[in-house]
Amino acid sequence: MKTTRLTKSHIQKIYRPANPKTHKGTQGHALLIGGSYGKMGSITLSVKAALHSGAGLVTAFIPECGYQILQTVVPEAMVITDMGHKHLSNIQYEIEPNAIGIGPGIGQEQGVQHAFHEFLRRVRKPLVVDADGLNILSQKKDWISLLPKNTILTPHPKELSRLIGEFASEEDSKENAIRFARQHKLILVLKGAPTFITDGNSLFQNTTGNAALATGGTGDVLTGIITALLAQGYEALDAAKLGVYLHGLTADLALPETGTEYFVASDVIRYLGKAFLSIAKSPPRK
Ligand SMILES: NC(=O)C1=CN([C@@H]2O[C@H](COP(=O)(O)OP(=O)(O)OC[C@H]3O[C@@H](n4cnc5c(N)ncnc54)[C@H](OP(=O)(O)O)[C@@H]3O)[C@@H](O)[C@H]2O)[C@@H](O)CC1
Ligand SMILES: Nc1ncnc2c1ncn2[C@@H]1O[C@H](COP(=O)(O)OP(=O)(O)O)[C@@H](O)[C@H]1O
Ligand SMILES: [Mg+2]
Repeated sequence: MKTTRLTKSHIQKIYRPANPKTHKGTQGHALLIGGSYGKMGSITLSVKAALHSGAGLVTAFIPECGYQILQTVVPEAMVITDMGHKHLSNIQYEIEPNAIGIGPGIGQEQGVQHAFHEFLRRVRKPLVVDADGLNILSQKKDWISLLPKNTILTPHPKELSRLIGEFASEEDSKENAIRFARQHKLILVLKGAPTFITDGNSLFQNTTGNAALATGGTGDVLTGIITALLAQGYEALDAAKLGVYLHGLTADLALPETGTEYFVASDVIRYLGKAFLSIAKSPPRK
């Protein structure tokens, strides 16, 4: 399949600057579901990234033990807690988000698997599935058919091999991932260096990013960015392309200032503003 490189001009055709008359109610409501005892950092990073990617409202759905952490670290986010103390057990909420991201830090316990299954049976919104959400799907392959059309999956190479199996070469793995996306009508973000994106009919290669991103939590940040873009109304394939490009661009912009070693996942969020500004064709309108 022909590979299209995601250049700046390709991305600039996708990016839509905010309308000056917009308000938080029209900027999209992103719901991020994740976390567990000892892994609240993952979903906290996703939530923070969604807020810094233009979502008007962001809600976190987390296990009870994360309540104070989230409300303290990210006061801009709203929080709904699960009845489960250390892990998710029953994903129920009254809000109507425009997009949902699920998976960072949730673990794969029996109770979490059950809650995830019930969630998938009901969900009808634009969706991103990452991390342990992908690992659970790898164990329960028949749940893949419950994913809404154009759901975005964001596996790293190990998560991908759990999902579609091991192959002799990266090329074979990519070909099979493309087939998987086509068969299940999903968008796959094949994270790596570089990251590829496919909807099963076309394949895109990202052109941003560097080794500074090889640090825990940068994938959790990507989930928050893409979910926020979906919540703002970007089509799934466009949200994946724009999110992956901006995510990599933060590391490219940071590199001369931070170097590789110093850079952590929070720095992706810190440089998101500069990344958005550098793809804008003109300064933000008043
Ligand atoms: N602060 C927090 O709360 C954080 C919480 N987190 C949460 O932890 C949970 C587990 O997620 P996880 O990704 O750490 O574990 P897992 O799926 O076993 O994969 C690890 C193995 O995969 C491989 N591998 C990865 N990338 C690769 C690459 N580019 N290229 C090649 N191989 C690659 C590599 O395997 P190896 O090469 O060592 O065999 C590596 O050892 C999940 O819920 C997540 O959200 C994290 O987000 C961190 C911050
Ligand atoms: N050497 C690298 N060059 C470019 N991007 C990288 C490199 N290493 C990691 N990344 C990116 O960092 C992110 C890591 O995601 P992931 O493995 O899910 O991290 P975590 O689960 O710790 O949040 C992916 O977007 C991946 O493409
Ligand atoms: Mg990850």
